[in-house]
Amino acid sequence: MTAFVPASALDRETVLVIGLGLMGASVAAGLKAVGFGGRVLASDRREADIQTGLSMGIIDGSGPLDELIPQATLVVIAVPVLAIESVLEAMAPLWRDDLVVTDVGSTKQAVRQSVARVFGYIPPNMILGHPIAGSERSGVTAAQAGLFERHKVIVTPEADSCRSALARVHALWQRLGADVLEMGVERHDDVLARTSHLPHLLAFSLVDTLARQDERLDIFRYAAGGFRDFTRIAGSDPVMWRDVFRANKTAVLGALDEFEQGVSRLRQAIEADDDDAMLGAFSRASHARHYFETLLNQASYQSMEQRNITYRASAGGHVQGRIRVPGDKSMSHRSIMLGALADGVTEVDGFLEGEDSLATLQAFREMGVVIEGPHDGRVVIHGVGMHGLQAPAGALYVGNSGTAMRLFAGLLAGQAFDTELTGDASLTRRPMGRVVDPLRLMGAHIEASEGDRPPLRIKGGQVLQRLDYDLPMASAQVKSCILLAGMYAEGETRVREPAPTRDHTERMLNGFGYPVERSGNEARLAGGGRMTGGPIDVPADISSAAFFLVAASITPGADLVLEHVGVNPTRTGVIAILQAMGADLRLENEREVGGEPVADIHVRYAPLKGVDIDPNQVPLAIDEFPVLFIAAANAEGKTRLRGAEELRVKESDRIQAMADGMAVLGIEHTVLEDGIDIVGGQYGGGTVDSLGDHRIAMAFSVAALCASEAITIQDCANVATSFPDFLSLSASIGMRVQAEEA
Ligand SMILES: O=C(O)C1=C[C@@H](OP(=O)(O)O)[C@@H](O)[C@H](O)C1
Ligand SMILES: C=C(OP(=O)(O)O)C(=O)O
Repeated sequence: MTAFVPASALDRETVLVIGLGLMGASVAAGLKAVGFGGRVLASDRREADIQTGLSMGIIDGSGPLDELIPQATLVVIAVPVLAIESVLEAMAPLWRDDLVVTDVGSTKQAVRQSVARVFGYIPPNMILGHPIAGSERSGVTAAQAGLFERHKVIVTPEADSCRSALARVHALWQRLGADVLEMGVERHDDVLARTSHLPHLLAFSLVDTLARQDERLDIFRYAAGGFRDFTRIAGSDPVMWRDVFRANKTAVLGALDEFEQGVSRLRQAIEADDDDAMLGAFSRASHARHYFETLLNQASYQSMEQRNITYRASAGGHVQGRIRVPGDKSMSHRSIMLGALADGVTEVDGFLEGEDSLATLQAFREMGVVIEGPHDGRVVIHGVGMHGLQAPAGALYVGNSGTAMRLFAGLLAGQAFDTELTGDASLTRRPMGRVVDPLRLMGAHIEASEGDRPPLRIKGGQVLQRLDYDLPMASAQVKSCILLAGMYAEGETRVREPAPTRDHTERMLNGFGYPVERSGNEARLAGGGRMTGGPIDVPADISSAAFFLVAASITPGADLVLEHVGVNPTRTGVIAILQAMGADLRLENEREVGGEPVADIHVRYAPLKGVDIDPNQVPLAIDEFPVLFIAAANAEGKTRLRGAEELRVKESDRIQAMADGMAVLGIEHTVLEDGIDIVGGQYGGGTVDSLGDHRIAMAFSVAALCASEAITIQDCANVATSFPDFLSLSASIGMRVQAEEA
């Protein structure tokens, strides 16, 4: 842990900036702009720059180093990397233990070597650093007071660095508005070689190459935005960059080798008119660039860094209008998986652009599948056939998605290459024995963590055998996992389920020409078949619609139409349960789209009554229970749920998570191992925890419609896994839920 330094302690420092170029002058200007109470001194070998700094009012004094250092408490060395050693030599006789010294050099191993050469070791009060901020302009007059604001500063402390010196360096950068992070010097140089030094090298090289050509004036005259965007950094300080490339030679040459290979692959693709190779590289790059953008904007998609979002749901509100909720999550996952393994092109409409299904899409890109989009729910998958996937470079990260991990396990068990499946903290707690056990029976080699939890390491090149299997629990994920592995197994695989579960895998396989037979509770398929891609229309997700079905059912005066909702009979438990409670739900405009039944659902307010939920409906409404509990809390009398122990192994223990929140609101209930009793009535507000579970977060948002006080719901970032537009759609029908980021 870095020692804590209160912001005001910085005001007691006398900061000495050595080198009044862009970086040093921006530190000085920034300190002045934020009202720093201490003194800012500067030294520079160009006296004119010192005079400019004084006249700009960004420094308070200057003089020879041997006069300045005894006055200083915090020194920022801001000279080019290769000049740092001579500055350190000049400082060495004046070095004190209570001085804190840092630098801003863009490479760190070379600076550490300089320090070691001068002192024979790394003094614990020397904390190397590098602000990832800059400008193509240079010199004191280019100083920008806000240069470091919202930028990252990397500090690279040693194991024996002085903790309070480190804390004072953190305090300096934080005061200038930067985010400070720590890493080792080697890692720093490697990361920077790829993300900063290589792009600068390419920009210098491109402009230099073009500028040498005779018709250069014309070329520059016609140069469009692409040239301008790509080459802006070629205007940077040549001396500084010469030093950077000298100092970080090895890492830069490594990055350049990788780049040359990439360019030569593209060259070959262009020469050979290889559209797939070009589209593959461009779509991967375009996707990665958008991903980078979301990181820059601190959006959460796949950032692996959990954002802290709180919902504030005001009490009351209306439910009126006509809306279409986003695409079905289960079908979106499967459309990518089957489309990737099919021959030919699969065009998907209505794809859910939520984090779970985007993680699946990204995983296939990492296995070499060219996927265009998503753009407004449209995705085009260039299938590679049953054996066309390629080994990914690293672990496949599937975020929060149980469906992805379990279906992938089946599909990857039959591949020729090894893979590793990882996920976020919630997924890492979920049981995988339910898929690992049957896959091992088929001959798969899978290692899991203790208690059969993720990550899963799957060995490729195994010969899989057919399986005849009675599912121990009603789970479409396990059924689908076995069927997907069965496509790679010898012989006919049969799976029997204890109760019907969603059958999207079976329907979509049949739709792609891979025969799956069904009789009674058994699904069967023979290994070794093939699929042909085709169009897929993903209807709106009934699991997302469920929040509004309940919202309208409990809000007096509500009248709402949910358009184009998937009403596959293995998914409509929520409709049956709400109707049994007395809800006014009507299916309109019923039709079949791409092998799946679809309807508009018209729902109006109607008083609800408590019921004993039919156990047969449980697997058919498995994801809808959190919001059905809210329906029960608004119904007259008691609602009893049994046989729902599966709810305890979802993104959270959904029985307990809902019970804890309902206790806060004052909703009477009794928790059982496999269910819950809920007594409807008036309830209040308060702060509840969604435990990072999207469906808990959305269920309590709906609860606020009938609460007497506002409900604050913590940890809601994961709503983006299944329902990215939840807040705007809720607002459009009159609900009053707002997000706040901590
Ligand atoms: O197959 C699927 O797409 C899903 C199956 C269900 O899980 P189980 O199979 O674990 O019941 C469901 O909860 C999940 O959201 C999606
Ligand atoms: C349980 C769910 O999803 P998964 O199992 O895919 O994480 C869900 O969306 O409610």
